[in-house]
Amino acid sequence: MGLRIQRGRRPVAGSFLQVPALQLHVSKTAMRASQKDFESALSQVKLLKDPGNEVKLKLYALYKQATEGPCNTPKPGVFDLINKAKWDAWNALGSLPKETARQNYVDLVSGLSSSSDSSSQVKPEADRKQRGYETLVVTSEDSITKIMMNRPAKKNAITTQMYNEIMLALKAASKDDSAITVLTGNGDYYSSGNDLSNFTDIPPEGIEEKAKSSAILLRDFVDCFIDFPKPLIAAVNGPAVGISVTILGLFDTVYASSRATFHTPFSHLGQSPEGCSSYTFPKIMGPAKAAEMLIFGKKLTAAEACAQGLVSEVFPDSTFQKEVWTRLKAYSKLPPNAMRISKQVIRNREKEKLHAINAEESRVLQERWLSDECTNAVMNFLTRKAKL
Ligand SMILES: CCCCCCCCCCC/C=C/C(=O)SCCNC(=O)CCNC(=O)[C@H](O)C(C)(C)COP(=O)(O)OP(=O)(O)OC[C@H]1O[C@@H](n2cnc3c(N)ncnc32)[C@H](O)[C@@H]1OP(=O)(O)O
Repeated sequence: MGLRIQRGRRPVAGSFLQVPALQLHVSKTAMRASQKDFESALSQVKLLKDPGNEVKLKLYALYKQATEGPCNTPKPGVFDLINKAKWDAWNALGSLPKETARQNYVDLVSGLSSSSDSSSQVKPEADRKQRGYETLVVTSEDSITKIMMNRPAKKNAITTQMYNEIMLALKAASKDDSAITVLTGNGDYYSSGNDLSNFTDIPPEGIEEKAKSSAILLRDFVDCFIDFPKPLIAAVNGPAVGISVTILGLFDTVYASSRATFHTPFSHLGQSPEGCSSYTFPKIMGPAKAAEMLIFGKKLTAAEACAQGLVSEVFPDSTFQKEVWTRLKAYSKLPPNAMRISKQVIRNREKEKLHAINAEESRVLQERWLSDECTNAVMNFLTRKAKL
C-alpha cells in the first residue's frame, strides 16, 4: 500500500508561500469601528513584498481571529503540515477579542509597509535581482545568469514550488542575453534533493493522482535541463543529494567546493534513479562505479566525484566562490554564439535518447512512490526517525 496521508481539508494549492492571508477577502463579520482601516490593510498586504512564512502565519491567524473569533475548526492531521501550522497559529490566539485582533492586523501591516517602503530605495545589486521568485534568487550580471536555490534553513530541499521556479528561471535564462547560466545553492548545502514533505501534499483525488502529477513534474523538470541551449554550469557549494546530483550529468561543467559530497540514496528511500542518471552516470564513470552510487547509495567526496568525471574541478572551500566566479566571468566573455553552437554539437545527438530515458525513469518512479518501501522511508524521515 502506498503513502496514505489523509488531509482533513483540500490542501491549499502549492506551498504555503502562495497561500495565506494575502488572498483572503473581507468578511462581513469584520468589525464596524475600524472596518475601513482593516479593509485598507487587507488591500495593502497584497502589494507588499513577501514578508516570509512566519509573518504570513501571524497575518493569517489575526485575520481569522478578527473575522471569525477564536479557532473553531478541527485540528488538521499531523502530516497536513501547512494547514496544521495555520491552525496552530490561529489557535494560539486563544480568546483574543475580534477587535484587538483586527487592530493588531492593521498595526502589523502598517509596520510591514513602512519597512518595505524604506527597503524600496533599492541598491544597485537589488536592481539586478529578478523579482517573482520565492525559493530562488536569480540575478543577471556580467553576461552570467545565476540561479541560486534559496531555502538554506531546509538545506535547499526542492519543493514543488522550487521545481516550478527553476523551470521558469531556466526558460527565462535560455532567452535572456546572458552567455552562460549557473545553478548554485545558498548556505551550507548545494541541495538536499527532493523536499520529502512533497509527499504529504496529497490531493483529495488520492496518492495515485499525486504520483501521476509528480511524474509529469519530474519529467518536465528534467526536460528543461536536457533542452537548455546555453552552457550550463553547476557551482556545487556544499553537499548535494538525490535529484540535485543526478541532473549534474546534464550540465556542461560542474565545479565543486572541497566540502561538497555527492549522494544518491535511492534504494534507501525505496526509489530509483532519475535525472537521466541511469544513462549519464554509467557513461560518465562506467557501470560499476555508477552502480555503487545509484544502487547502493555510495556517497562520493568532491575529490572522488572529480576522479570519476562527474565533477570538472574541485576548489578549496575557503576560496571556492572567488575562484569559481573569476573563472566564470572569464568564460562569459567568450563569443556567446560559438559557445551555444559548440554545446549543440556536443549534446544534440543525445537529446532524443535523453528524453526517452527521462520518460522511462519518471514512469518507473511513479510506481515506486506508491510502494511500501518508499512510504516507510519517507515516513521515517518525516517522523524524525531517520536521516541519510
Ligand atoms: C507521491 C509522490 C510525490 C513525490 C513528489 C516528487 C517530485 C519529484 C521527485 C524527484 C525524485 C527526487 C529524489 C530525491 O531527491 S531523493 C533525496 C531526497 N532527500 C533526502 O532524503 C534528504 C533528507 N534529509 C536529510 O537526510 C538531512 O536533512 C540531511 C542529511 C540532508 C541534513 O542533515 P542535518 O542534520 O545537517 O540537517 P537537518 O536534517 O536538521 O535539516 C535542516 C532542516 O531541513 C529539513 N530538510 C533537509 N532536507 C530535507 C528534505 N530533503 N526534505 C524535507 N526537509 C528537509 C530538515 O527536516 C530540517 O528541518 P527542520 O529544521 O524544520 O527540522
